[in-house]
Amino acid sequence: MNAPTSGPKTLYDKIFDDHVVSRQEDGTCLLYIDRHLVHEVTSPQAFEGLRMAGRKVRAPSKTLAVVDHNVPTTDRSHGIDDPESATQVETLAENTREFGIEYYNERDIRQGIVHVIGPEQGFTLPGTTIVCGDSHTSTHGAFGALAHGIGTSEVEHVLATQTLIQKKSKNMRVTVDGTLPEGVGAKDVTLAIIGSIGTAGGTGYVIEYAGDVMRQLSMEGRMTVCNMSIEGGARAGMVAPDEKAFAYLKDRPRAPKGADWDKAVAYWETLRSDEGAYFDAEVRLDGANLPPIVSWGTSPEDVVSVEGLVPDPEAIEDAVRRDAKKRALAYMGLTAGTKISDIAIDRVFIGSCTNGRIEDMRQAAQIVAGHTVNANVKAMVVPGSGLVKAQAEAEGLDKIFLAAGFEWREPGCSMCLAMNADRLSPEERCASTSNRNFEGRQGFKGRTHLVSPAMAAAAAIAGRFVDVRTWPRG
Ligand SMILES: CC(C)[C@H](C(=O)O)[C@@H](O)C(=O)O
Ligand code: SF4
Repeated sequence: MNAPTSGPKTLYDKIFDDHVVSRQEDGTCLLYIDRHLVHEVTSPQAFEGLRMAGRKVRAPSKTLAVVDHNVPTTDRSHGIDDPESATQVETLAENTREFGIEYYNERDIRQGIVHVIGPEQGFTLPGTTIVCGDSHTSTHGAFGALAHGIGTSEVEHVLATQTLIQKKSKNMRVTVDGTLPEGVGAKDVTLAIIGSIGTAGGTGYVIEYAGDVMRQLSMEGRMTVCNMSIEGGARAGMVAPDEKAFAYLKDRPRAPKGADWDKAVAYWETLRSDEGAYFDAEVRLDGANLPPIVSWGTSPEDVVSVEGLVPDPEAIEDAVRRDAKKRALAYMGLTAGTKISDIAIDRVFIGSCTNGRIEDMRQAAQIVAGHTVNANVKAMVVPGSGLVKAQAEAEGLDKIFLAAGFEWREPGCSMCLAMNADRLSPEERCASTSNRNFEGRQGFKGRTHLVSPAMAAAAAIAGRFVDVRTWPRG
């Protein structure tokens, strides 16, 4: 299974095999890493390790650092008030200075969530291996890169050697056929996939997303889908790069230029699964019949149509599973049989590396325009990067949000996880465009419902979940 593949190859086989430096009998490989993204949470011990061993960073130009998890999303032009955040941020600043790595600090317009800035800068390229000490590194697979999260000791290994020890995963293809209905988007696709395969469904696999829907999706949409591959248990997710990927990357600061660009595109065009390539597992989904999706529980697989009801755990045969889902309902403060559209919400969060890009801002603004945030709801929009923020402001989207009563914040991970000042209070219920709804994820005892940007925007106005396919009628 781990020998270099002969005969037709999948996209994953091609990129993996192209990066093998050495291979052992048992299939363990040393993989060359083309791109390493670094943030403040998983890097301090790695840099400390290098320092203790007296080692340098092997390829500083292939490493890019940014601060995102801890930064406050309120004005920080005069520094960071919270001492803990300030220390985290200062540590990354010092480490990158000492080791000669490019770093986007909290005052840099290029700063943002690590998975938003990589593609934005053209640091993320097709056919590359990309790692980061962060599980949602799978996002970059939207460009036909082999991208996945690594642990802190691996961060140190990559910093020191630009290689990673890896065994090959199996190949899974998820094909999404048809054309999505108006109002249904990439977030609904990914939630539906996880709902169908389960959070362990992708364990041991790298997923290639294919089919008409994936072709039709914008790069932002493909990133949303690849981002959540990890929530389906997969090692990585990827989409074969096409004209859309090339157009997105052209003229980005770190993308190849001139003759190098032409050479790169010629190579990138070969990055697709060969006819007859073998997939260990195949999943198909009909995009044409997909409704807007809302999560009801504490796992991203706990999903249902906006037209549906909170499910009844008593109907589950397996006792362990039944108990887990009962606990989820209790945590969420929900009763089986409640209509999803009858669930009232307190907070709305539009942002994160899943849905903090310009297209997400546009989709939300389109719903919000001319409406007012419900009196019972506190809503915020947090652009995924300084450049997304600037673009949105150039288009007047900030004005739409502010006029409706949304807060318009500085870029960062924000309320996606409770590592900064943005968090839910106990029992507050949030419609969130992020990717995880685990217990306490957005704050102690906070209740998260995962939805698309359009659904989150509509929920902010209505104060409950509404079907965006019929908006503003709901
Ligand atoms: C803090 C970081 C290690 C973590 C991750 O790896 O995903 C975070 O980004 C998350 O989304 O939970
Ligand atoms: S936005 Fe959320 S999921 Fe993405 S990197 Fe930040 S904390 Fe992790």
